Amino acid sequence: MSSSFSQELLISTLVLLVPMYFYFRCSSRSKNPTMLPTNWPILHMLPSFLANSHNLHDYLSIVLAESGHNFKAHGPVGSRMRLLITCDPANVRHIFTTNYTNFPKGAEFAAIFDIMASSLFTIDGAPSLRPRAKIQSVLSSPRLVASMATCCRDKVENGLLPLFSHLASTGTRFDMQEVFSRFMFDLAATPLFGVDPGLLSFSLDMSMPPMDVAVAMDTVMEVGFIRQLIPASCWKAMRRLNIGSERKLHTAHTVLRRFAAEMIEERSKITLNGGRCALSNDDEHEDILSSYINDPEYTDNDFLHEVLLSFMLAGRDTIGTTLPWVFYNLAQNPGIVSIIRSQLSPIASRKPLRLYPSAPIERKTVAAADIMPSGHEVKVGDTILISLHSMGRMEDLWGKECVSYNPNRWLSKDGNTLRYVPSHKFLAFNSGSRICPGKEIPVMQMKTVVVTVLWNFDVEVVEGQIIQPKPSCILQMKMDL
Ligand code: HEM
Repeated sequence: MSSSFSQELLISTLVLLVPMYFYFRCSSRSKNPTMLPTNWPILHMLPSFLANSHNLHDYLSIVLAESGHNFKAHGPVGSRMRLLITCDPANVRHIFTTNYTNFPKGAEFAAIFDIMASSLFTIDGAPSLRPRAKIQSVLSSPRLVASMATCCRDKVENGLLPLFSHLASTGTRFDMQEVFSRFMFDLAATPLFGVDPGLLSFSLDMSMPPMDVAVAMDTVMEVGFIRQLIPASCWKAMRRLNIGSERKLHTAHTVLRRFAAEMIEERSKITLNGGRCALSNDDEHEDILSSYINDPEYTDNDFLHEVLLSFMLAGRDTIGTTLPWVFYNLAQNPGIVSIIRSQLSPIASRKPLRLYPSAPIERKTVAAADIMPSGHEVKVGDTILISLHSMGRMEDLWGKECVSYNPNRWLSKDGNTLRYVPSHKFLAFNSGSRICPGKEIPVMQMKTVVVTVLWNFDVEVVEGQIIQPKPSCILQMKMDL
């Protein structure tokens, strides 16, 4: 065993066991009257964050409201965890636009999401320019966008509506998050690979295909969340030992790589046999994979897998996470449902992203020391966590009704136009030069789903349920009945 590994092991043991012991022993005696994390000697604020990790997004909203939108946190001595947690629009504009090059995602982010380490999601600066231009050109192809719209309508009509009709006619309660995970899995994979995995198909006894790949994608996001919460030395030691969450992640990576390889193979069989791609009815293949396979820069298989998986995560996780929250909000606001039914308003589908942004936290590092507009100093190597979830819930940004779902807040006074809200205040699709290049696609897909479902069904939340976000890098819904 190398000395650096022994050191990692020692730190991980210290970090996982000792803080919990001290936290629970001392928290009852704590004189800290606020919700702000207690700053313990040696372990600093880690115990508070670990103890609130099951509900971290809400916890951060409380901490940021109490501390005036910015909070400096420290991990255990020697862990090099120095964080500025913020939801301050002025800081966000500084990080994403004004001084953008000073705040890369950083090497640690690429390590945390190692399954897509070389994809656009984890790289910055000059190396990101070509991949971004490539994605932008792929996603702006009118043929692709048109076939994605057709594919979405088809999946809603022949997949989602029959499923909901069956569930409604049998009075079956169901897990909205699971249904939309399946739906979006098919809808993301079809334009990507030209093959429909058929996860939404069902038989009359309600058996549905296994979801192991979708579950593996969830694992990447859940373990990514844990990796951000604990010192890097700790999860790296666990990875070497292949224990706990790291063992689960290792299995998930295997499932995902196998899936990408199978889909590529499936796609080539279709091409070889002169078959038609599931995305379009003509012989010209419009799927995203074809445009990468034919590009000499993507001949390395591992690299291609990373790119494809990052596309799956971009397409499935974001919308699959947002839709259950949309219906959750609508089920509790019948007045808004009536307005949508009478006007088929597009606003409802996009705006829940203020309260429930599918990517609730953005992470940046500091390349050179800087002073933020809020006056906070940041040093080289510091991490900045931008809490989008908190930003949508700050009273001084959104008014007294900040936690209410009220799509009318986005309308101008006469109700005829959408009010302008800058992206550094409504960050759901990111801001500045790295704004989501696919953002028109989810808006189109979500409008199709919301309008069609509301036109055909009444949606109700099962009484007595506790509905919360899962502790993960994406804001999936967790239901406890
Ligand atoms: C509700 C739906 C969506 C939301 C809320 C969303 C939001 C975001 C956010 C916040 C980022 C920045 C991530 C980061 O830098 O850490 C991003 C990037 C990206 N999104 Fe989306 N997205 C959505 C749907 C989609 C879809 C459907 C696609 C593709 C078909 C897509 C493609 C991308 C790509 C390629 C990037 C990387 C851009 C870059 O790093 O330069 N997104 N998205």
